[in-house]
Amino acid sequence: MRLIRGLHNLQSCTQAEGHPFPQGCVATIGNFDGVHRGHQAIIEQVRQKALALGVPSVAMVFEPQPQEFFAGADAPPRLMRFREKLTALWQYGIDTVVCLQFTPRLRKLSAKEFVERVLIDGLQVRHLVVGDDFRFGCDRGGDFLLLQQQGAAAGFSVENTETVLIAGERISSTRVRKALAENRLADAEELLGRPYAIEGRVLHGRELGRKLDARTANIGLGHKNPALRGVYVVQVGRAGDGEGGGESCSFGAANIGYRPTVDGVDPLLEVHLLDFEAELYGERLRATFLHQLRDEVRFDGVEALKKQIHQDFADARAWLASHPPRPTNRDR
Ligand SMILES: Cc1cc2nc3c(=O)[nH]c(=O)nc-3n(C[C@H](O)[C@H](O)[C@H](O)COP(=O)(O)O)c2cc1C
Ligand SMILES: Nc1ncnc2c1ncn2[C@@H]1O[C@H](COP(=O)(O)OP(=O)(O)O)[C@@H](O)[C@H]1O
Repeated sequence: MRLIRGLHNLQSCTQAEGHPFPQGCVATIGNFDGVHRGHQAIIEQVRQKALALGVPSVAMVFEPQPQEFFAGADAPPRLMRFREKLTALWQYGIDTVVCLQFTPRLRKLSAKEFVERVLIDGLQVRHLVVGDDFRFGCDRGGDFLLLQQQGAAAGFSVENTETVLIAGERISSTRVRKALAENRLADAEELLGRPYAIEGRVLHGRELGRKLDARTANIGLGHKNPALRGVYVVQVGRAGDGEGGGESCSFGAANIGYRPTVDGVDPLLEVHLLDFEAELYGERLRATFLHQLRDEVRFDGVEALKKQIHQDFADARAWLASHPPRPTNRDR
């Protein structure tokens, strides 16, 4: 499991310690936001081919995601931050993630230059798995046919990705975003192949939680528009412990949004763990969204907010009592 950041690191590897893929690699390129079941099928294609050729399986991703580069704040919400994506790609069978910074310079590479510099010199690719609608290079000038032509000349093959359908429709990150925005958690879970979860480090907040008798572990969302909003029952575990948190799992009530009552500015995920009291600052937690209790609202003052939050805790307990926890991946 390896991360290589930047083309220069592939190239400097070439001179200093030898190329990271001396026998070449099998690669795929994409955003992989969510690492949903469609992505998982592609990863499996890459993994199988890499096994057959005895070379590493590689996923090339970009940061920021090209949509974020072009649309800025108007880009659709991200389903996962880079670190979560990395872990998921590794978990599903990718050996090496190559992350290129999406800069104006990269954007200006022509399709032909992209193939030569990135795929051939950079990755030394032997087999490439991409969708037949894949476009790349300056002004999206390169397509599947060009890849096949340049591949034939340079000695790599190109394969179309599998299309995974649910209810007759292709699985996509957009579809997952829509399901989450509409609070259709079960649909999102079906598309993702696991329940939706957010991981992050517990940050210090304004310490209002203790005044409300509702301490909340604050997980920053990096100024990003969250994919879902509201008050939820969550399963909480230490990040990296497996789905839902494995052994260290417990349950809580969480708010994800902008905290209008206390004039919050940046979006936050705030998790109150039921039947728990200890410091969590600096820990990496994963909150898995189980059920929406209500929308986030602006209250007339802190007392009304406090009353509702304690009602939320009672509602979360009642929901949990009637929905016994399902086995986590680890138990399966
Ligand atoms: C279960 C739960 C529900 C919440 N619902 C709302 C809400 O509807 N509106 C709101 O403005 N803030 C809501 N909050 C966020 C509180 O405003 C926030 O937790 C409180 O201000 C503490 O902030 P601190 O972590 O900076 O101390 C909720 C928090 C929790 C844990
Ligand atoms: N049951 C609990 N749920 C969440 N956090 C808790 C709990 N008990 C103690 N904590 C600790 O309290 C902190 C939150 O306290 P809070 O007063 O809301 O301050 P802050 O504004 O810094 O988040 C958490 O980060 C964690 O370290």
